[in-house]
Amino acid sequence: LVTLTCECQISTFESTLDSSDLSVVSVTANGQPVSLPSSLSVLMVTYETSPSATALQWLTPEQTAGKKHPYLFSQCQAHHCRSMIPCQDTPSIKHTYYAQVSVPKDLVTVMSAVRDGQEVDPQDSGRIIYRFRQTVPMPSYLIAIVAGALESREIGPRSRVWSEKEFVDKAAFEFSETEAMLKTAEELAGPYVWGQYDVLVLPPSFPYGGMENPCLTFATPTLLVIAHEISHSWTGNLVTNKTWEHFWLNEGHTVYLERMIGRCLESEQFRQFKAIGGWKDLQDSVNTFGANNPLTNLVPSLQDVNPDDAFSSVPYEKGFALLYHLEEQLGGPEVFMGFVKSYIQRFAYSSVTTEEWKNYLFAYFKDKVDILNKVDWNAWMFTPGMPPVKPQYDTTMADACNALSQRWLQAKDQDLNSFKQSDVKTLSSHQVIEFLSLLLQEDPLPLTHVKKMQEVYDLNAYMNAEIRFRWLRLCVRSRWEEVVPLALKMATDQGRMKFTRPLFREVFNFEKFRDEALRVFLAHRAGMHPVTSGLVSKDLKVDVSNAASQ
Ligand SMILES: CC/C=C\C/C=C\C[C@@H](O)/C=C/C=C/C=C\[C@@H](O)CCCC(=O)O
Ligand SMILES: [Zn+2]
Repeated sequence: LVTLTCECQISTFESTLDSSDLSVVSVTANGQPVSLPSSLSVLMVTYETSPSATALQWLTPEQTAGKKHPYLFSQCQAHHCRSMIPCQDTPSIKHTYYAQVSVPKDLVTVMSAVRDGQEVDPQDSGRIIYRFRQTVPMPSYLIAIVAGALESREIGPRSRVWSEKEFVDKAAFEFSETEAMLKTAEELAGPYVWGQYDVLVLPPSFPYGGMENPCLTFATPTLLVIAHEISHSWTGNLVTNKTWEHFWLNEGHTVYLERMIGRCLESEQFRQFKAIGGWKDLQDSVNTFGANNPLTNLVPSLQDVNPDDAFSSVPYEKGFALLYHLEEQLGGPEVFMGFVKSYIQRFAYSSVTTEEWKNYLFAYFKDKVDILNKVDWNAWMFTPGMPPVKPQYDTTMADACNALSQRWLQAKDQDLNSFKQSDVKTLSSHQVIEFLSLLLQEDPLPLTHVKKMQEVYDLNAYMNAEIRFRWLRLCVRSRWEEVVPLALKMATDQGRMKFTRPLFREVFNFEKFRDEALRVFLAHRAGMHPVTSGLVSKDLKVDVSNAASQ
């Protein structure tokens, strides 16, 4: 049992509190029972969450690495906070918060706030109360909590890494560049205002690669770098999309800033290379939704649309592509990063719309309005499909990937002996990912080719999640039957939707194994994150209304 007491201001502009699945026990104002609306200064809502709360995943000890203690984590973006706390669950409202959490004493709890002490629970010596204080106003979707058998290690002057003890030393090593990235981001975007920057490495069922919860980035073991989550400390967490239709403001600017960090810490060619990969991720999302699907608009209408159903690479990569296009038109990276830094300073601590962003862009570049008026804004923002302009990215780091993928795509069976292990020896992990992404954009390779690729490159042995994910998709598309169990294993051993959903879809689309995909999903559904199980149900056309009977 986790008891959370959370205090946050209520904006009088919206006099209702959102809730989902909450069992409200009582509501009092200034200590007296109340019927809303009333002139109140302190509203206390005593409630319980439901086992089906979509913001929360409760793990049994068996689902954790340590196997001894239960585990709880939250994921509130976009609108799941209301299933954890009665709140004004909209990114247009920002508030500070103070929380006290009581947990059994063999568990540790951390939140998206600065830790403010702990003490034995005066009402139960077997429990500990942890206190948290978030003094920077933020939207409800960034309220986050984790409770488990957690340990931490210091990884920088303002950073610790948290996880179960089985992962904590490895995580400390993997996130050792955190302070260097924070300093680089501050040079680019301005001061880091949140105080602490900790990283939590969660169990593999967490549905996203990372989540930018302030003071405590959530990350899965499959996440390679946290430059994206660090960048959200400015774009998304400090300057926030006013509604989810403007999600691209959060994600497009964050990808832009993330890749600027890559330019500083690696090279401009590395930034260009990541942009090339991002364009393919965008193409993948457009292919999955359909090129005429209005959810591939940069600014879609979400009327009667669940944001979880609308989520894709579009706000990330079409958003980045627009900002990169503007960078090219307006004077290059230093000039445009100057605008981004100014935009952050202008709208810090507030929530913005695309129109407000565009008005500021025109004001900032008042001497280049003739250039801005030549941009096809309607095509970029309110038209489905791929962007109207494809930037000419530098292909220096991509050329080797292109050349090798073309050799495989053009090879006849009699050419297969020309491939050697040395083909990939000089490729970085990033380049192997790009090589496989290129192949996934084409028609499936013949089965003879993927079997030869395994023989010479041994890609089954790669445990890098981004590589393994793409390799398994390639094999299933080429109808390699013996790979299907490996694909379903990766789809269920971890729960990052970026991997789990496409892997289940690939097997589901392999007609001979459709029933196997359904059987494996139904066998694992109860232990999956509620959002993941809901979306995979839709992908596999499982009728959730009769879930109990299946
Ligand atoms: C146009 C889309 C409109 C609204 C979508 C807003 C929220 C969608 C909701 O599903 C929450 C998404 C949370 C994402 C969290 C972290 C991502 O950056 C992870 C990206 C994918 C990955 O790396 O796993
Ligand atoms: Zn993001």
